[in-house]
Amino acid sequence: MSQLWQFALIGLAGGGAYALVALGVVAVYRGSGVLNFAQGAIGMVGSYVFWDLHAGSEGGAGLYGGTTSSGAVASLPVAPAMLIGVASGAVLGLLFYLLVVRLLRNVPDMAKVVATLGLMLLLQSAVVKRYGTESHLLPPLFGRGKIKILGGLVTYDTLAILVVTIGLAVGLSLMFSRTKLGMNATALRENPTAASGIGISPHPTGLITWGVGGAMAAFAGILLIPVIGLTPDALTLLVIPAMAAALVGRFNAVWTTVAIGLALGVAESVMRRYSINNGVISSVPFAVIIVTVVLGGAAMPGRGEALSGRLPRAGSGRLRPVTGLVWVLAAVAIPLFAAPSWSAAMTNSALFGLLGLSVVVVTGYAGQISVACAALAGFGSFAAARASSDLHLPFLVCLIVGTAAAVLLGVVFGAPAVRVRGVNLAIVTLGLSLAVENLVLSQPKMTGGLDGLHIHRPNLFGLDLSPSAHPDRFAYVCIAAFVLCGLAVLNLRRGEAGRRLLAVRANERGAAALGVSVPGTKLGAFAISAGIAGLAGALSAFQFQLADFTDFGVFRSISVLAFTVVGGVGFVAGAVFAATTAVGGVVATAISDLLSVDSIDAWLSIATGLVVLDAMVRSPSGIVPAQAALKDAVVRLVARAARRGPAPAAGDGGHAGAAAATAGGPVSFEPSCPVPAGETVLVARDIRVTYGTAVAVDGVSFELAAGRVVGVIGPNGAGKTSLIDAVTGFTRTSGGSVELLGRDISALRAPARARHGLGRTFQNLELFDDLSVRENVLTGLDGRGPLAYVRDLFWPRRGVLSDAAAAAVTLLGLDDVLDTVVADLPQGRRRMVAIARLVAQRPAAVLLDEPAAGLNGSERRTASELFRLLARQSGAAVLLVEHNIDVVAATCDHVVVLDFGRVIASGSPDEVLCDPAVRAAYLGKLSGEAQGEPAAEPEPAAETVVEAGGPIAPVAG
Ligand SMILES: Nc1ncnc2c1ncn2[C@@H]1O[C@H](COP(=O)(O)OP(=O)(O)OP(=O)(O)O)[C@@H](O)[C@H]1O
Repeated sequence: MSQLWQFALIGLAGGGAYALVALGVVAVYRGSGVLNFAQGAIGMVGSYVFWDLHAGSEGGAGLYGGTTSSGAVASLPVAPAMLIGVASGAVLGLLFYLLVVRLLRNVPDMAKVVATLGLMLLLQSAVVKRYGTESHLLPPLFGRGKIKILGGLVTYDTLAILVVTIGLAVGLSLMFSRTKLGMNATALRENPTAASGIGISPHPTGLITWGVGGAMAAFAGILLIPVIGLTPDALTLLVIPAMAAALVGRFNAVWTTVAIGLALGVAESVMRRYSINNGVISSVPFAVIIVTVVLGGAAMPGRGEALSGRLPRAGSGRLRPVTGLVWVLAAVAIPLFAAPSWSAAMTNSALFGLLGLSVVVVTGYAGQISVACAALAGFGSFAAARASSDLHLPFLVCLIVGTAAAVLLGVVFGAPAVRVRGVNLAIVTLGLSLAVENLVLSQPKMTGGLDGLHIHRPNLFGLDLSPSAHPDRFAYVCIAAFVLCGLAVLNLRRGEAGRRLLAVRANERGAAALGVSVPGTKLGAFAISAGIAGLAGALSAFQFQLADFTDFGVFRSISVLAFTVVGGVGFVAGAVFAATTAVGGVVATAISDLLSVDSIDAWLSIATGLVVLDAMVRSPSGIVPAQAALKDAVVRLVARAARRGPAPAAGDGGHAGAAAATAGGPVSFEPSCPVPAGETVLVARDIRVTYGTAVAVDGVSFELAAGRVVGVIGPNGAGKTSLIDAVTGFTRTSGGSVELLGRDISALRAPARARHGLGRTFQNLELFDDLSVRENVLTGLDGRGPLAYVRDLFWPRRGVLSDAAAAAVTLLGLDDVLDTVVADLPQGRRRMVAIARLVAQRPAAVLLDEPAAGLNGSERRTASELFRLLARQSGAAVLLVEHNIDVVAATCDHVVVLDFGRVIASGSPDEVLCDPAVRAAYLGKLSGEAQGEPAAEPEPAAETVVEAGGPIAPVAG
């Protein structure tokens, strides 16, 4: 027991350092909204500065490099060296804020993450270049003294770490809760627009927290040197346990973060006491991350929750044959005509490009920031190597085994990871990378120990492909794999699965409302991405006769992600760009040949970091889309000059289509409800929704019949949206049931309810902004089966608008903007897109949440007519939540009035709107508005007023 206690106390040193780095992560996140993956790397630089000043000069000219009068090399004492080391961490943090983060305010979250990953790469490779990778150990910094706690001994160094950690935790808590600076930071995080509106500048807090964060990281790193030694990798990767601790504290709770950091250190030390395998011990942070994600992640973001922020652009998936041909010819010609070293360069580039393609699928198309591609490739490589070495399986079969193994690993770890999104996923995959490395790739038992795994010479149909004997042939195999996978990824984008991926990436709630399984879609992306990475790994297993698994570390994953994002992560061309930049790839070989130097890989890594930072500041969506945008702008300019007149803005014109069609045009909605008009389609009984102790919906029941429109009205906060959310499965109910076409669907999740025929729109539309109108509507029509992820790779189902969808598009006046990206449309037309997407789904019951909000008078009349047509012609049962009384009166057969979550009246529009209780609860407010109080919504064309005791009458505006 006493030994266990002693190990626990020893663990406090490492735990304190984790807590310190994690506190820095929390401070920076709370102060600037950026998750700093370079926190460990900044600490590492501060530690090397300290070491160099204090001890490094022993071996020659260090940073200090002083000599005594006798000629012996002198070094700075601990205190001043530590001060300078900590200050250098602070300066690095400040510089990074001023030069990069400050300029990244309006870029996609992904660009911010990639920028900090770029900094991590830059610092790590610069330190490796300057100091090498060997480990340095120092004696305790604060002497060898110890104090006794409950019979166990604690070193002065450990004590110093604990005192500093607790002191800084107190300081940070006070700063964020008591100072103006801290309150400003909270205001900026919770509502940046409002905070900027009242003149709060983000820069003082950002600058201070980045400076403090850098200092804390450096301090942690320095204090850890006597405990774990000084190496570039170990200190840089301190960020993983730190992220685990900060994740549990939701990047906010200072004391939870400290407690988890300490607990991680103690747990690792106690596990050492029991001689548990080192790989298992270093995977503890990953286990913490996974458990946190499983327990704390939500399968779907809540209402109004920021989704993914702005996203990098995604390509259309169309192949430009001439460009493609030029690239392929160049790739084929190089091994044929250039020196043999170029065959190896092409192999390296093709394998790196394959990893880039895997990033395009998971990050570019599905919007999930993943830094696990190299780990997945490593696992594929391991499986293929064992298949060759142990089972003597043929080359092609080994490739299949490697690919399948990576898919399996991707799916197993993707399953919990689908519950998180955006930057949190970067943490999960970072942890996964380290776990695969520790548990598999660096375990001698797995990788054959000193003997290694002997790989058989690859051959295909009797043709020797061995890279040592025929480097050109092996290069061709890798190039062919890259080209085929590139074509498959393009196919995927153009097909049903691609639309599904982009829909989920753009708006998870919108996708779920169309019946798309959000976790299933992310898992599909993980599986495809893992398969491509696994193929790259399996191919690389055959590069050498003895399998080598040293090249699948987390820094490789980061380089791949960084360069693919720099190229354009939503484009296959982004992966082509990444391919050229591989270590030992074509650019590196070209420069080496040109400068006649052996290897420029170290410099290339440093350049990688710099290029990434520069690219994130200048073109966060990537070089390829930036060039395409430039080209489009030039083409538009030339076209405009040729026409000598202004080009019509996207979305103008054509809007009369809806009005014309509703005025008796030739098109109509197709029947979508399987039961005859008047029969019950949906029954909601005793629906109850609570948020904590607040009751938003309190036992509401209603029925919807085919072909009829039921209106739900009520003042703001009455519970209307909560009711729709509850019926459609978007919020958890605390009571009640929902029946659709006679089937109880209460236990089903939102996408399953949608697939059973329950359609809805949202107040804020939840459109897929970076898809075109056509693609938005097609997503409503597409199948939902998992087969699409395989079929579309080879044979993309591009999709055509069904007759019903085409009719809806015409009816809603969207024909002229079918291929316009939805983000470029004005609000009124965006509302029409939401309705077209819904109609394309052919639902039996439709729940419309304030569909006329933001429309002008004539648009509202058109919308009102549309809702009636929708009910009459498609036969759907419609529920309409609406604030605008004119729309309700003109559209609804029956009206239900809610107040404080309860039904206070129901009946025909005339009955309900004259009901005194309704007037008191809701309409009285309109009357008040008419008398001078501010109205919730301005009425440009006609106002609805309620006169005491009289009927409702629209008056001219
Ligand atoms: N996620 C949530 N957490 C806590 N309270 C919530 C949440 N969502 C809604 N509420 C509360 O529940 C009540 C009902 O809100 P709801 O948005 O459903 O009303 P509403 O009638 O749709 O309002 P509006 O007309 O303004 O859209 C309100 O008091 C609201 O503040």
